[in-house]
Amino acid sequence: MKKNLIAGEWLGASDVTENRNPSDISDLIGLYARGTADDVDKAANAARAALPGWAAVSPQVRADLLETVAQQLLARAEEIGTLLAREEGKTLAEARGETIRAAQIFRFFAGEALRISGDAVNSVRPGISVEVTREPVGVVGLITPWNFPIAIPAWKLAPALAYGNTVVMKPAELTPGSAHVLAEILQSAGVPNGVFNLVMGRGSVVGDAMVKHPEIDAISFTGSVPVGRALAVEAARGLKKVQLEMGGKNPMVVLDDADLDVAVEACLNGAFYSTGQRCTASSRLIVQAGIHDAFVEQLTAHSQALRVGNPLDANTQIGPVVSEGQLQNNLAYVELARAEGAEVIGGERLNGETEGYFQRPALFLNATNAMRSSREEIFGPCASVIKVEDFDEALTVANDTEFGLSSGICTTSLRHAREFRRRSAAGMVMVNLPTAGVDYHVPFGGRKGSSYGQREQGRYAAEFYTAVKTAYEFAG
Ligand SMILES: NC(=O)C1=CN([C@@H]2O[C@H](COP(=O)(O)OP(=O)(O)OC[C@H]3O[C@@H](n4cnc5c(N)ncnc54)[C@H](OP(=O)(O)O)[C@@H]3O)[C@@H](O)[C@H]2O)C=CC1
Ligand SMILES: O=C(O)CCC(=O)C(=O)O
Repeated sequence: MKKNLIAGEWLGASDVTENRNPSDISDLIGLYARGTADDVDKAANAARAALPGWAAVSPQVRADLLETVAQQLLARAEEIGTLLAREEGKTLAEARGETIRAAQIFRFFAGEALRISGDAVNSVRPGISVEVTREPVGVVGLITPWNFPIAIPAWKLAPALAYGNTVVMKPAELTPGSAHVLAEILQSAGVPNGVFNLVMGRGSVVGDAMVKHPEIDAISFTGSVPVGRALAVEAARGLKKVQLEMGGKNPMVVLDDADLDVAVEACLNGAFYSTGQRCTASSRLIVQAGIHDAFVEQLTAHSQALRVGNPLDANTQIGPVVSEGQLQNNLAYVELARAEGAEVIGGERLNGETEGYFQRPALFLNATNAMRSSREEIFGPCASVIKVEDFDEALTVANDTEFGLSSGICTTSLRHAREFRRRSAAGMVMVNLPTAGVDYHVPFGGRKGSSYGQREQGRYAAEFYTAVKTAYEFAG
């Protein structure tokens, strides 16, 4: 059994989760401890006890730890990437890339640990100096999803540790393996006991206990909208600081003046890579009438030719859906889109060489933005194609959503690109690029129903992971 890491000790559990490969369910990756509310209690108390020491340590110590983690991730990228592809289902190339991205995030925050700074300000009163500094928030709880099982833990954990916080982390039950390796790496890199605690287990048990625990000061969550909303309400009862990254229904606008090849490639990547299991996926393709038919013809041909299969096979472009439950969800949306009047291309369940959760990429042609299949996040390899007359209509449709994470436009018009960047109601805007696939050193997050609280990643992460103190001193 792979154990939880609590107060520097590996602790087993009476119950376990079977971590199985979604492209071959006979492949049991391992048994992982299923923690309890009692484990959360021990972890939170250990994190509380470790906080003063970690907050006070030289930033060089924190920087060195994060740099060591980065180096170990890089050295083991092939092995960890293979585990990640086995447990989550993205292709080996994507999984390796995600591991390297996690390493880069640790390296970035190793640097940030040394750059924590404040302000010295003249008081409006004579003889008084004012200093504004940043301190750790305290004990932070990190609740992470299955779709980026090492990058998302990394982009929460690295800033948390860099800024002097201590951590209780709960990865998704579907993909505990990558987070467990990260815990092993932190342990071998010398993280002090209690500074980092891993409690694997069910969200409704472990996650819930974290949100309610009085010793946890802040919660950073990535996952679904219903869980995120409920969690924020509960956390508010305890006056915890909260950061939520949730869903998207991200629009990609294709204008008549777009380079057709660029547009098809951006939409193919944005909608279907990583099996569409990205909150930044391009799930609404909003296409101007003049280019619509040529675009649809090419995107249909390319998307239906994507090779779906085992992610460890170098020829595979699209891996499996993560679970039977997620696949059933996707298939139900395919049927819904058909019932709503869209022309459905692909989307059926596929048989692989092994028993798994394979699905052909789906296009919902002649869709409207009013359809439920165009409004609700599916989180699978499905994209609606919505025809519009002009730029203004495209922009209106793009912004007509309860979400606001990422958006994109394919155009060769500088004016339209600039106008879209300015008026898009999204946290991240892409021009001639897929809506998914972001840099690791700049802010990540959205608006409206997609995100809540401060931005993640880059130096903006300091806003969530630090508390500001204003100190006044009378020099006499
Ligand atoms: N924005 C994004 O990046 C993601 C969005 N999603 C969306 O969510 C849908 C469902 O995916 P799913 O993985 O079930 O998402 P969830 O929101 O259920 O899971 C995200 C994390 O929250 C945990 N969790 C679940 N319930 C609670 C709770 N009551 N209190 C505290 N933590 C909890 C989960 O634990 P556990 O899973 O271990 O029970 C997991 O670690 C997807 O179809 C997609 O639409 C999903 C993943 C990522
Ligand atoms: O698009 C990306 O690079 C990140 C996507 C992401 O964070 C998510 O899907 O949760």
